Amino acid sequence: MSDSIDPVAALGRLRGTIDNIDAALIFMLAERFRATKQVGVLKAEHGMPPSDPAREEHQIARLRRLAEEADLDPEFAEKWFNFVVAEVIRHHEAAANGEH
Ligand SMILES: O=C(O)C(=O)C[C@]1(C(=O)O)C=C[C@@H](O)C=C1
Repeated sequence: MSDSIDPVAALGRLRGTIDNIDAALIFMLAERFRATKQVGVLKAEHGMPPSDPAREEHQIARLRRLAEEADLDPEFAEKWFNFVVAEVIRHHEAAANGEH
């Protein structure tokens, strides 16, 4: 019966799950940036442009498909991707300017 649920305990359990997911996201983002920083150095060393719009278009289409499958708003998935890639491109530009 729902009356027998301790709402404070239920909230605590859900927050534990949220904290674990947030921690995993931070570790995954750190790994992604570790990889993209290497991409930035490679691009800078070989005179390649920081951004690759065709690659981004492909990534966005893929992420939108995955988001739909996962019942996540594809608009949100695209916004998240663009937010992360803007930071990646900032890092790439810094690497190209010898700031790494
Ligand atoms: O794949 C690349 O060329 C990258 O620089 C990585 C990345 C990304 O973060 O996924 C970032 C910028 C590019 O415009 C495309 C993709």
